[in-house]
Amino acid sequence: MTLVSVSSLTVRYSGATALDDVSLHLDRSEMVALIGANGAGKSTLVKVLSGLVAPASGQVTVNGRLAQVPEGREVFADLSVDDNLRLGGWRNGRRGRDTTAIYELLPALVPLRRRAAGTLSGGQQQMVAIGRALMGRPDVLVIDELSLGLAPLVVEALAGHLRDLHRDRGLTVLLIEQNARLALSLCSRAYVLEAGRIVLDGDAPVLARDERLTAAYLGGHYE
Ligand SMILES: Nc1ncnc2c1ncn2[C@@H]1O[C@H](COP(=O)(O)OP(=O)(O)OP(=O)(O)O)[C@@H](O)[C@H]1O
Repeated sequence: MTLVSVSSLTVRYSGATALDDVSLHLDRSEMVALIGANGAGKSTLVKVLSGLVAPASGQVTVNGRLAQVPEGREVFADLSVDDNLRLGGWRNGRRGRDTTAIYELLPALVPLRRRAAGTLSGGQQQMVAIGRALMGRPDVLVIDELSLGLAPLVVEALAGHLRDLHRDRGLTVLLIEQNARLALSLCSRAYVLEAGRIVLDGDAPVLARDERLTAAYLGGHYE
């Protein structure tokens, strides 16, 4: 079943075209990457999916609940980890489920639950942002730059958590990434966005050997 369908999407900001005739889809339980450099249009696509930016043309359909892990994480620095998670459970002014399930999914957060989120490391904050998004029981999780500003080992640990969530819970994920190596190792399929257009798409192992992608993003051959 297709959970997210984007068809011929064009977005303009006061005349400048940020997305140009973009089409992509995401089926249930898939983990798909959208790879692109700075300014390619990745965040614009996330904003359209979240309803924050209106398309100039094209169709966007989301079947189910979509939750976002925003670029830069945007945790509430003065609130505890627990309160940050709880905020993710509020919907239409109503409190959502308790946080127990999230601590089961992300046990590394348990010893941090009373800490102010602003005192956590970047990787820990990213885990809070993922947990907060999961509080709304999303059908689709959109992660805007999982690896941004994080050390490789921290990224590897977060990637492991996502792999587990995907494998054990069938979570559907759209991973927006500049780090093509990470995106292709985590996801089964990927789209490559350049200057607002999808220039490549396909199965991750095939893309990992595509010379256009390796030259532009991976600095040579991908292993
Ligand atoms: N509010 C805005 N007004 C005008 N132009 C914008 C606006 N937001 C983004 N743009 C432009 O649209 C293009 C796509 O931007 P977008 O933020 O979607 O790219 P991105 O791939 O997410 O980049 P990054 O990885 O740097 O966050 C860029 O040329 C950007 O300058």
